[in-house]
Amino acid sequence: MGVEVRVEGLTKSFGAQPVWSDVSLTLPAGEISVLLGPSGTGKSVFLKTLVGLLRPDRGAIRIGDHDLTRLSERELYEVRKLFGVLFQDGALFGSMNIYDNVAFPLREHTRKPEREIRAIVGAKLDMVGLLGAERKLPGEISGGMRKRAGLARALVLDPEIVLFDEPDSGLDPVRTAYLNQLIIDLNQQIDATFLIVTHDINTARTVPDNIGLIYHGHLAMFGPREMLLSSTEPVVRQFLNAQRIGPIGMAEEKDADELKAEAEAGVEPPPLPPIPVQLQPSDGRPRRAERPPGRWCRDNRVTPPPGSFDGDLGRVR
Ligand SMILES: Nc1ncnc2c1ncn2[C@@H]1O[C@H](COP(=O)(O)OP(=O)(O)OP(=O)(O)O)[C@@H](O)[C@H]1O
Repeated sequence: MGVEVRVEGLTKSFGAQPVWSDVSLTLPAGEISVLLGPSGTGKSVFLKTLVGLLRPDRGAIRIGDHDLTRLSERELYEVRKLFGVLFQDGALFGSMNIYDNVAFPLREHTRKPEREIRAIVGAKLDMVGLLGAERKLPGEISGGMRKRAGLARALVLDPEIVLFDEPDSGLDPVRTAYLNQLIIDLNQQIDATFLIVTHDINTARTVPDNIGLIYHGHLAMFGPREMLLSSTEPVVRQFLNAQRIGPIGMAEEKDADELKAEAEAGVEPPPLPPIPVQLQPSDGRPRRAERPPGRWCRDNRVTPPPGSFDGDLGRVR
């Protein structure tokens, strides 16, 4: 069962260059959250800060009784075992075959006998659909398979929290759909707390329980998927609907003249598209964190865009 991660007032800069400041959010235990934001807004820096690879300037990261920002290197080493991280390119060792790559954390962090390691590696490779590829080198398999191998490796220590850094980067839409289904199925099976950094709007709209958006050095919004997908807040609306109309420009923020010109031309953002049904586990058994479609909107008296939750939009089988 996953653990809750509470981020409070987190601030990070590199020298004089601020990345983001005063970020506060809670990743609910066992739920899937997605973090979005324009390129260069510091999403990867956020993941690295969460796992203790980068130290924040200020703020707290609370897991149970620990504040990760206050731990010594030795204590951090222990707490890091709570995390499994899928890095962008899978971060596999090129000279090791898939089996040894996946076994690596077990050999490094545990004293398990090789027989037990074999059973665990086999189970994780099975989970990600890579049984049979054990003897291949990373260079001999496709990008999608490398991601799945990286995912198997992220899972071998049975993490309570799994961080995914752009799991869909470089994958075609079909592979992305399969990977998204795998993420949902894994969350159902291992019940860990997931945080996914992605640029893929379809992933953000259909996979998570919660969505966060970093923009212009701060967290613009974080909350349940239905809250953000029904939001008319200009930055959230523009980003989640991949539109040009709104405050976000090509480089970053549009300047006042550009926004004035848009307003004077009477350019209105198009209506919000329907909220799709959330992707379901492929065996039909619900995830623990799953909520019925439309629940958040009903509880909060928000009228979702017309056509929301109709049909089977979120399902990939
Ligand atoms: N170790 C570092 N030292 C100095 N600057 C860094 C370091 N790591 C990241 N940065 C800077 O921090 C900013 C945020 O980078 P980051 O990679 O987190 O953005 P991102 O939102 O993940 O971008 P993308 O969506 O393009 O992957 C960038 O300006 C980057 O150059």
